[in-house]
Amino acid sequence: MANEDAVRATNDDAAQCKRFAVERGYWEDPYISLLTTKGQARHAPEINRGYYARVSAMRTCIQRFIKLTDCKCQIINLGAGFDTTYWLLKDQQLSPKNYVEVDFAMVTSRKCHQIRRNEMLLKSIAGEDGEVKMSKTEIHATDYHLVSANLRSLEEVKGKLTESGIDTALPTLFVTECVLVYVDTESTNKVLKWIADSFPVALFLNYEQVNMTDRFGQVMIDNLKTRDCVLMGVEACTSMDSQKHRFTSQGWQGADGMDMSQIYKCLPDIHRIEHIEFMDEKELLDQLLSHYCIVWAWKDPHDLGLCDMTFT
Ligand SMILES: C[S@@+](CC[C@H](N)C(=O)[O-])C[C@H]1O[C@@H](n2cnc3c(N)ncnc32)[C@H](O)[C@@H]1O
Repeated sequence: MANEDAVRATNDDAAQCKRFAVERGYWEDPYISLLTTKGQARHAPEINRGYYARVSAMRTCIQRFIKLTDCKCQIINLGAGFDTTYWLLKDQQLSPKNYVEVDFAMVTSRKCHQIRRNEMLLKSIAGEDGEVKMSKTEIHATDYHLVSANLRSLEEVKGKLTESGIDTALPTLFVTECVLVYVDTESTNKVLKWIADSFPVALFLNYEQVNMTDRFGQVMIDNLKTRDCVLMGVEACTSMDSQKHRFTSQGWQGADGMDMSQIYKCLPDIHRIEHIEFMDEKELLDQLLSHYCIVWAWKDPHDLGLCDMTFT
């Protein structure tokens, strides 16, 4: 139980870091401050730049998928935490037909609470027909569903996705951002295999740790352990090969990826964000970026181009 509490708390860390970087001007997100309270901590420039790279690269991939499918698609974010992508896509008129967010009930209940009390968040969800069904931990609206499930139980996940009106015939994007590393490999494999077996056209975007067998990786594992947070899925984060293999071994057509130090160099807005704050620890940023990656895996029988990813 202590581990689950600690895993859930990683959402607060991520949301606070994102809010801080947004307030410093790294990227725009009018919604993150509606879902979090203002934290006390100041974050170092390398952390802010790392989060900028993470958010910017993930946004690029998600928007690309939606454009490739002409919005005739659905998005399922597993371990979504306080992610704000649904609202940002609405503002850009890039909404998929259906958007589902899954997390532990203790996280979804807090998100439900914030959505309920914020007109700006609620308005987008309600849409034109205004129909929104809300319980303490879940929301079901026309094109938005926030549901509670433990990713370690495939049956629970399947049930909640069915309740959310998922259509397996639609091109589907699955997103996991810093999530699978907290889930044991066996449970993750079951989820990945079920998706590969059930969704004929699918893209999976996974942002998380890589190159975790060196000293830096060990320090990260030890630090988290002191906070009772065990990285149960770290085995797949050994290398880029192990990250890709976990998809291809579970029936995906192909998988590719880049570590964040490669992706960082391709991002279009780097010149601007490097002028926001002075940073003298350049090696620290390089080290940090080389321990995270984005891996994408696809099932693309009609050659939509799901395998080609560019970050520029
Ligand atoms: C580091 S946070 C990332 C949140 C969000 N994806 C982001 O990047 O801002 C990890 C999230 O995964 C969720 N999570 C981890 N293990 C999970 C599980 N077994 N079932 C459901 N959610 C899980 C946590 O509750 C948390 O919200």
